[in-house]
Amino acid sequence: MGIFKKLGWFFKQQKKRYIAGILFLLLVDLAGVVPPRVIGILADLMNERRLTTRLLFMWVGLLLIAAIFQYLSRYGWRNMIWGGAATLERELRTNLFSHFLKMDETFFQRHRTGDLMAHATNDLNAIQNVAGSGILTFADSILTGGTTIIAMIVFVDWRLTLVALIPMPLLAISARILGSRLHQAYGESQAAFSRLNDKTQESISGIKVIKTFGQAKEDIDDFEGIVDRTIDINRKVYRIDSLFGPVTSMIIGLTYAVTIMYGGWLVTTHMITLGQLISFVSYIGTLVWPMFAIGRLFNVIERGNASYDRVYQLLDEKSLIKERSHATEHLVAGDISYHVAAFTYPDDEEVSLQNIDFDLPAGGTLGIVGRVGAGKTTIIKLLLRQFDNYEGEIKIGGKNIKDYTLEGLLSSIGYVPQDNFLFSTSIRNNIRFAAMDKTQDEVESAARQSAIHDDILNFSRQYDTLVGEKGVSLSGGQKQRLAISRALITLPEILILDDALSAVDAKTEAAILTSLKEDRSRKTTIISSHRLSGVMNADQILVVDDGRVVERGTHDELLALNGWYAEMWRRQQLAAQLGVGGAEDGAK
Ligand SMILES: Nc1ncnc2c1ncn2[C@@H]1O[C@H](COP(=O)(O)OP(=O)(O)OP(=O)(O)O)[C@@H](O)[C@H]1O
Repeated sequence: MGIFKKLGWFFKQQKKRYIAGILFLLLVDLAGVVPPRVIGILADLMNERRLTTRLLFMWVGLLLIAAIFQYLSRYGWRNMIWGGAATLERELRTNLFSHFLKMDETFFQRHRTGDLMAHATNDLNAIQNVAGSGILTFADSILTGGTTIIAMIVFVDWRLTLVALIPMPLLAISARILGSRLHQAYGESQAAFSRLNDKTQESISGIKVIKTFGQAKEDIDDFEGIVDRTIDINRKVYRIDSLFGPVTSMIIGLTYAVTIMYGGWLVTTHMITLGQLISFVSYIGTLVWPMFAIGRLFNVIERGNASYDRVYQLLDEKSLIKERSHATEHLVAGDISYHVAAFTYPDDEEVSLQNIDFDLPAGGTLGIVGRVGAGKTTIIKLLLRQFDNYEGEIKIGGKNIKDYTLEGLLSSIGYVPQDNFLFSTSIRNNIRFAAMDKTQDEVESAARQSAIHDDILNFSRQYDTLVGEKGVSLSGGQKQRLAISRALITLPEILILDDALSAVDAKTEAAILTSLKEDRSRKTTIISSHRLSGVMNADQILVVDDGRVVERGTHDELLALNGWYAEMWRRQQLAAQLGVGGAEDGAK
């Protein structure tokens, strides 16, 4: 029953709704004791040959009224209790989803996507079941059980009631034993479902790679193995679950047997009438539901409890990024002062960044270059506050970035990552993803700046063209340019292109960079790139190696330095002249 306590905050919040629901349930149950009694009375009247047409109509009329009353009250409780469950589901789903959005990168490294999906679907359903069928079963088994037992005592005989109830504790005991076994099996089933989810997601995402490498059969075998194991575990759940029915039926059968024997004796000794025995047997029929319900209740509660603990374990996880209480919302200017003495990734031992220092005035452009794994993206991640655990200070607009709200900081930065993601919606909505109120003119202007407008006009539905699984397939370069327009449309104070032009040809890259220079003259830009032509016009270029700045200066200064940059520039120029697309490889 711990889950009811855990959900106490919700029941308190929805007190009126649940009280009304339970009152309606009570009305249903009160109306429910009428038919068995009426049938008993009619049986006695028939037995004694006293049944007149008037009496028949009167009793049948009462049956009809009881039925209408039950119908209306049922409508009432369903509305109240299921409505409450839906509210809980909505609240938990929203909490969980906004929690996911707040969490940092390490959270998503710790939890697999399949697990998170299982929590957001199965676990929330199991908790919602507690607030719906759990509460219903709990209240109804007490109310139906209580009203029926009272009716048995008042309308029939207290001794017969007592005897008929003897097998009841057996039910509670069996429900308890089966319930705890089910709890354990259900935990295993959840874990198996998560593994299946992970595997499905991985196989679908990697389907092209799987096919290209001819690994389809191996993947299907692997998938089938996981499906078989999941089915085995679920069979175990169903085996235990399906024991509830037969056990309950056996106990009910026992109750009938005891009733007929002892009740028959009471009738023959004239302690009760035949009609009363008929009513009694009918009341036992009414008790069947609460008996089953208790079995089901344990089931729902065990599942809900396990799911609640799992979901709250997730919700209790704190993001490494903490907002300060006095954090300001708005960023006024895009000048950056970046001084990081050292940064190590959480759970990592090696220092990833050391002594990274630069000052970039608003309107300036910074280029970051270096070999693969040098630390370019890591420098950017700290600027985006994906990690806070570094030694040093990063300021934007003269203020420590930790003194802005995350939302305030990030909404002023347009970030285009290496691997961008497009949503399954129209090109227009993908571009104005962060600002749905932008007009068609603004969308087009962003698309022109990133040199994708003409490509879009070539699609049959132009800006209405769908992208993603159900839409057109875009080339890598088109995807990158679309992602750049998405960042540009918000007119960010700071634009960060993290190797975001790698799939775009040199000529288009030059066109984009020129238009950025013209249109964003007073705004700050950071470009990380393998292709040095992408940063050659920057006001300042950092060459990073092994997490440190090894060279710095303008393009001309770096060429004069004759170090890594100059060597790489010569190689990339040569490759370009030879028409080899190996510029990127050269940098590696
Ligand atoms: N989440 C992480 N946890 C631990 N180490 C990480 C994490 N992300 C990156 N690293 C490590 O930090 C170092 C720098 O990586 P980073 O992605 O910043 O390099 P990069 O210069 O951007 O490389 P690329 O050109 O391939 O994008 C690498 O050694 C990488 O393995």
